Amino acid sequence: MLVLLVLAALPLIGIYLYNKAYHKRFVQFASIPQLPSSLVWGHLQIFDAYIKRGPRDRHPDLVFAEMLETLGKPPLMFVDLRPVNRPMVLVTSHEIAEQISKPSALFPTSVPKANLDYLNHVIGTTSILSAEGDHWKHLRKRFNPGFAPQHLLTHLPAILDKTLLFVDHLDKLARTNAEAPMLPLLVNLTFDIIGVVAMGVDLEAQRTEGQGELIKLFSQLLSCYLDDKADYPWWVIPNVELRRYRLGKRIDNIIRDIVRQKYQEYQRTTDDKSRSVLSLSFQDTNSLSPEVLHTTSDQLKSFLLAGHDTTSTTLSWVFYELMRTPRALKAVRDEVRKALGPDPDVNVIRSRLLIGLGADLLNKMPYMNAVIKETLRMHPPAATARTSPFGSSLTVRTPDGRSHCLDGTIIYNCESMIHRDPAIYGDTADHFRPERWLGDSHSASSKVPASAWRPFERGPRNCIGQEFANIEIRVIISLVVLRYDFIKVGMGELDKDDNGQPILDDAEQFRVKSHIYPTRQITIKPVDGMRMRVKFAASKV
Ligand code: HEM
Repeated sequence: MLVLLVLAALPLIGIYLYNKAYHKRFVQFASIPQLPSSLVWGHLQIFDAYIKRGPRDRHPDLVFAEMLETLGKPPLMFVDLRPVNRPMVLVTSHEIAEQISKPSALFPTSVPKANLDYLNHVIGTTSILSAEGDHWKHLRKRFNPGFAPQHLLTHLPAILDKTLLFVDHLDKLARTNAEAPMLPLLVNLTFDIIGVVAMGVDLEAQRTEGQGELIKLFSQLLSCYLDDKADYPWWVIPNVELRRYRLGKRIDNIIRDIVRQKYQEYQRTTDDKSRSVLSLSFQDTNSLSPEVLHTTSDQLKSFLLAGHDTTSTTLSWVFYELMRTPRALKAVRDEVRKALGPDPDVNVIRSRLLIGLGADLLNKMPYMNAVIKETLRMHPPAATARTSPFGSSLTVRTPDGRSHCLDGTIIYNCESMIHRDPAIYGDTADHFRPERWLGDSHSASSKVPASAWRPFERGPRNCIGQEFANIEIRVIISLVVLRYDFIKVGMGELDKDDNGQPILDDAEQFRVKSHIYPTRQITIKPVDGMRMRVKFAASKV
């Protein structure tokens, strides 16, 4: 009897499951533009087919861009990655991105972050990067004073000292004419700087021999996130996950030792306390309880990651774009000479910046600012992924006035596409044009809505370190731009005419033999680590 009942129920169960799957695949998000989906695979197969159309290691943003092109570039695109991941909604319109990042009655600190558990071995479980609600508010309030504009210039000596070590490395490369990827050198430089800013510790990342243990372990750990399976669940990549766990544990132990030692120093100091991330973490604590030790260690790891990763990538693209754009290189050099003097000697520039005029001098370089802004527009190294819990009824409105419910999806504000929207940036959207950011209130830049440039994201969860990054990048450019010429080798190498001269294209940039593309390494990085040759600039020789 029972067997008969079960047999009778089977078709009903089958019909129920089919209807459920059909609804999820073809009905639930049908209002959002998307490529054809399949009942079994959703968009997994078609996504894979698009990946295969180009270099497999190109960043998913490039693959999404090609998919969007097929759909006629709508402001939203639905990509159903179930069962491998949650379904995703890609946002390419700045107006919709703004609806996600701004506070609302439904989400007072903006739409919650997507799950970052896969990064727990790097940033810990209580990180400011992944925290939500009151825990996040408490952390942000605690660290904000460390990033107040008046305070940031106190870091100038540390930035300058560490940049001089970087210059030593570049001098060696220039003397030997060796090629090297710039990114690892810039990673070491920015890691050294954030070590001082966050913890008041010299991490010795730039030592050629006997590099600091922490950066060695950090690099090894980050290299466990290099492929497209970076955020798969642990049971899909158990060996990688075990390696991440072991390295993460060793890093955590070192950081905890630093926290213990610094806590003792902190208690002994009676005068003005520093505003490093570490000192701010100790404020109002009576003892170094296991909980304080745990959260402090997590925040330090988070700042070490966020404070070096995107800044170094941005600098590598600045070197590249300046190399390709002779008018921009000339304008930046003229500006630096005017503000800091014609001597490319780094010690002279250092003294000029240190004699109390740092802020003034840096602010006198609007073209350099425009170069940085344009580099971040063309090559945004990060983005934000959010998620709206099931049943929360998060609805966004598209420019055509239609509403879409995004519950249960990962919402990805895709800066690389928002920043190249021709509706905002016109027919030069794909060209490097720092000039677009210069000029008075009637100029083109004033017509770009603030929300259409968002490399640091916007709203309450925007980047706490953005002003610091800006100062750091400006100082580093000031120290190296007169001294060296950077020459790309391999991908992105300049094309030459019969006389061996580079050729200008219509956008007034030098033509390249092949384009260098970005890849995914937690954030977005140039695929070859920005391989370059460094030469002393003519003015230096
Ligand atoms: C060019 C350099 C940088 C870029 C493009 C950048 C970009 C971003 C972006 C897009 C976010 C939002 C991430 C998300 O929503 O998941 C973010 C958050 C954050 N960034 Fe940056 N960042 C840069 C430099 C820095 C630096 C130098 C620091 C530290 C000194 C820093 C610390 C942080 C922190 C702690 C957060 C989390 C803020 C919060 O949720 O309250 N960043 N950054």
